[in-house]
Amino acid sequence: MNAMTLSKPAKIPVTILTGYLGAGKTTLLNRILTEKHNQKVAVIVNEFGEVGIDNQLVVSGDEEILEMNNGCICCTVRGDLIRILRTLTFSMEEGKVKFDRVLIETTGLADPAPVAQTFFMDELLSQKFQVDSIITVVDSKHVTRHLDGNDEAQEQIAFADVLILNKTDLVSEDELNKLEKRISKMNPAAKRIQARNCEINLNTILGINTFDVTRKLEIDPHFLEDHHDHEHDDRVSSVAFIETKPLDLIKVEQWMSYLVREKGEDLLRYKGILSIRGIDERIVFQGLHMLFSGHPGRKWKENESRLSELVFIGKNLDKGELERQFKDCIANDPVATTTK
Ligand SMILES: Nc1nc2c(ncn2[C@@H]2O[C@H](COP(=O)(O)OP(=O)(O)OP(=O)(O)O)[C@@H](O)[C@H]2O)c(=O)[nH]1
Repeated sequence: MNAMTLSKPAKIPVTILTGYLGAGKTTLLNRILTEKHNQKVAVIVNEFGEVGIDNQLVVSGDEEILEMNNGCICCTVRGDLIRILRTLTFSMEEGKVKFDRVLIETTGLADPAPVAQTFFMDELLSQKFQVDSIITVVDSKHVTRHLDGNDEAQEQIAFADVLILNKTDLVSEDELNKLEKRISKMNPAAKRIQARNCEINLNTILGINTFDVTRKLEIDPHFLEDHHDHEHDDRVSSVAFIETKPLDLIKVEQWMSYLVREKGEDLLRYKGILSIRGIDERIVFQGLHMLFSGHPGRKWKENESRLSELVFIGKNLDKGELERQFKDCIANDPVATTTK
């Protein structure tokens, strides 16, 4: 891809990256972090789940990557967000860190409005930062199912400045046209971009300064009031497991096939990094609804403890049952796991 140059405004631009579970936010984030654009990005990642998997899937460079895992950014951890941003500001002023732009990846269940609101309500932050745009990644395959009866997915689309209709490879042209129509009715002002694996020209999403408070107030007249009545669908929960003993690949595959077949509808998102007996690479495991994939990632490092970490986000999750099934995947013969 071509290198691009972006002019440097006085306030630090903030991009808020939203999109329902599994839509492709981390894919886009990695693109932003790997493509040359002469800007140093401070990234704040918020995950819904007790174990942070995303930070392990984000490409590492010399960027500041700050995690917020103890709740959803739009509810319980807004205080943390303010603290992180203030600390970043002070560190920058003391010359300890340097960054030109902030990017916040919210959880798939976050309402972006209160996140954007933070930059108007907090005096220091409003002096230092300016919301550049809210980018919402849309999973073209699953969004229809998420939109029906799901407030978060609707709010993310309604509040966006840019909508990336991602995963175009998984839908027909006809389905995509229908989706474009439905989404443009929900948010006619947003720019829409179709993409596969979030392959887009970054100039179309960064430094565009499209965030407009007046328009946000039209969508949500209470946008600038200091309260937040966002309620998450309380049928949706997350469970996370960590296991130090290596797992058996065949058992994991059998378990996943069973889950996809029997629980796929309710499994909104599941992902993890697995330690598999006899395999020297970390197995990166990703799924949403009936789609799941597992592939070898980087090799385990010599001094790294080999762990399997797995997060499920879904409706009606039975933690006890999932835990039993997970434990059943532990390899019988741990001796065969030692590295060569
Ligand atoms: N087929 C297809 N898969 C995609 C595309 N974009 C992303 N994916 C896959 O979709 C899965 C989810 O992508 P992520 O980028 O992790 O999505 P996310 O929105 O960050 O997910 P959460 O943080 O869990 O909400 C991964 O397995 C990606 O490889 C696409 O355009 N087409």
